[in-house]
Amino acid sequence: CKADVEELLLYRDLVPLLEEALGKFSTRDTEEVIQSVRTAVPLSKHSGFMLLMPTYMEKDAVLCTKFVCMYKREEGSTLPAVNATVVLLDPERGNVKAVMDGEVITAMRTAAVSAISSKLLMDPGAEVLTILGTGTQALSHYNVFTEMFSFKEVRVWSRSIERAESFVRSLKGPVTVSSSVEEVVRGADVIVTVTRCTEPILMGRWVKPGAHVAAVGACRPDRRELDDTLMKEAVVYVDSREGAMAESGDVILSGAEIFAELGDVINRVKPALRNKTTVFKSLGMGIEDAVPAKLIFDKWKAKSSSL
Ligand SMILES: NC(=O)C1=CN([C@@H]2O[C@H](COP(=O)(O)OP(=O)(O)OC[C@H]3O[C@@H](n4cnc5c(N)ncnc54)[C@H](O)[C@@H]3O)[C@@H](O)[C@H]2O)C=CC1
Ligand SMILES: O=C([O-])C1=[NH+]CCC1
Repeated sequence: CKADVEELLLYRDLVPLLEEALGKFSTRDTEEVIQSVRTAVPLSKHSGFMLLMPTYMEKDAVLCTKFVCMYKREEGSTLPAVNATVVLLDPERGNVKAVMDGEVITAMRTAAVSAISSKLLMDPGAEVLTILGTGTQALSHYNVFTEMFSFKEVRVWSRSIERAESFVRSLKGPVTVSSSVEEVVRGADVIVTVTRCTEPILMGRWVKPGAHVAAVGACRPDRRELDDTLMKEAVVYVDSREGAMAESGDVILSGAEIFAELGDVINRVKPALRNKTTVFKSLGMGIEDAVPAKLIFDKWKAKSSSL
């Protein structure tokens, strides 16, 4: 259940394992990772869609799939935008070993991957972090970024200043809020976009040269968070080239060139151009769920056998 996942999944364990897995994925060695572009099932009647994300890691003996549904929520709805379930199987026999709540896994692994992109691509002297959005992903990104890095200033944007203020009250440290995107992104060294918007909200002309943008929302081919100027002027990194070409509106509709996968940087086959403006376009991948699922299962088993 959600509480077990929250207890067992820690960023300090998850981040190094995800970094290793992203590197394995980018080798395209099928003995390391088999993970095709996920299946998307549109649920037009309900303004939503379901994604199926199977993954097999032969050498790590991990067989896993996630089902995740994304729904458009009415303003003020308390229902989560993301409903996810992770199923871990025994690769020897194909039987189900565990069914896990996927909400916390999705929130934490997505934020952890954005933090890895920032570790690799931001200016090492980065001082100002801006988060656009105040939902589930905004919180997990705030948590891992403040755990891993020492920003001097954190800024948060929401369309509604009341929502931004209420979000900030739930956080530990000092945070500046605004309902102007331009105001919060001007001068920021790292910008995280975690919204459900469908049109660009982040304009390249506001972004400081050399900044790093972790773009997490807009995960369908017709959705955008970033404008063409930013997509074309920045060096674009992705989690998966095939995934980005199939699913990212920011990549497809801008015609921007993909420079590398994060795994290519981890494997040192492509450089981390920290002095340039960089965008990491995140879409989410099955391995990012398979890794925490195995970690949680192994910890849960160890805990149960010690009782
Ligand atoms: N890249 C990845 O691996 C993943 C990406 N996502 C995406 O991240 C985004 C955020 O997900 P959650 O935090 O779970 O959602 P959420 O519903 O908890 O938060 C969404 C935020 O976007 C804001 N928002 C909604 N419509 C907007 C609009 N038209 N313009 C500007 N802001 C708007 C909301 O006020 C809220 O602050 C979604 O687009 C989701 O699809 C989610 C999970 C994984
Ligand atoms: O990877 C993921 O779980 C998701 N990506 C977009 C919505 C959910």
